[in-house]
Amino acid sequence: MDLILDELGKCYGSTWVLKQINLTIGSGAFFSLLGASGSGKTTLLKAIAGIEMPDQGRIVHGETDITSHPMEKRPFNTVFQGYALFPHMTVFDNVAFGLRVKGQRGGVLKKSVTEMIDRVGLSDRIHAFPAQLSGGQKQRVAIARVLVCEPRVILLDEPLSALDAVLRGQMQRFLKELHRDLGLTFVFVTHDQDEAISLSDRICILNQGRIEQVDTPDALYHAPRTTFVAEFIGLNNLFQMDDNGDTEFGRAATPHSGSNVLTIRPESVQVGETHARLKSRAVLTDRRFHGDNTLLTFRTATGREILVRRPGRGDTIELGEETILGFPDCDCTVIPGAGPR
Ligand SMILES: Nc1ncnc2c1ncn2[C@@H]1O[C@H](COP(=O)(O)OP(=O)(O)OP(=O)(O)O)[C@@H](O)[C@H]1O
Repeated sequence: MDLILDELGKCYGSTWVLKQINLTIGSGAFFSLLGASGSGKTTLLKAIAGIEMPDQGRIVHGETDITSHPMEKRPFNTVFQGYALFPHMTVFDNVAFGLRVKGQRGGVLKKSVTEMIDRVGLSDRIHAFPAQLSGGQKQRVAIARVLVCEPRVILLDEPLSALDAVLRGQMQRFLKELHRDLGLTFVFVTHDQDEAISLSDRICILNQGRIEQVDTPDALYHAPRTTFVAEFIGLNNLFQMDDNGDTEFGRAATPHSGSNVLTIRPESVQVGETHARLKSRAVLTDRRFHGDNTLLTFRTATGREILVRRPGRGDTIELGEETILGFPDCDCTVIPGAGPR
């Protein structure tokens, strides 16, 4: 059952924080809402959950319009940013809470709860209290507590933001496995683009309450449709083109007319020898070593910065040295109608 958001809008006071949101979240997808702080991700998740009512538009699940359904009538469950565990209850009781509210008792309850605790790998901590658990373990309890209620859709609001990098990586793998095993729809809010790219089937990029693009991670990276997306996902170089397809580095091969923007990723820029027709002389001004790659910053005579990523330690070029940079046509992407920057 797909989840469809149709012309959804939300306003606080006189400010529309969600504008004309049209989205289809496919059944069983790992779908992420990605955007900067304040872009409306949490508000959108709350609208889906039924915690906030939209001021415009409809939410449809399968064939059912659920726009006016209260939270408890929606087949969704939310994992919030903090863990929101009950501190005076054990792992077992925290996970059992939702089922007890629904009236489940006895052996059936015990079986569901112990199975779910086992699934999240916490069987040996079943009698522990939240204060006796690590951050990652608490997050697993929070997820188990939601999953045990068998929602059709699980809503996750920055569930990993409190965890350190190592634990975060482990929990990302855990979430991905869980998603694969359960076949549920995951709607995942994050402001971390690496996390969204590596976990999601599809990503919706929000910017000031509007959708910029909804696509696969690959398409967002290789075929951004707006300059915002081109700059938001990964590092990029953007060059203005005029009506004739001319850039400051030569004429681009583009079938588009009008004022466009040409983009090329740092890893696609050629250094030194090049047969590209778009090229420029530039001086190396900065070098950042990242272990498996090196990010080089060049500056052209007109003062434009160009980012270049090279594998390993990068080229032997010295800071202050001049070279030639090439921008091969086949690696350039045109964003039509982007207008002057
Ligand atoms: N209850 C509220 N009353 C008034 N304005 C609100 C309320 N909740 C959110 N906002 C505003 O709505 C906008 C979107 O907020 P939201 O929390 O959805 O953004 P976000 O993308 O989730 O941000 P973050 O990543 O910082 O959590 C912000 O400008 C915020 O200040």
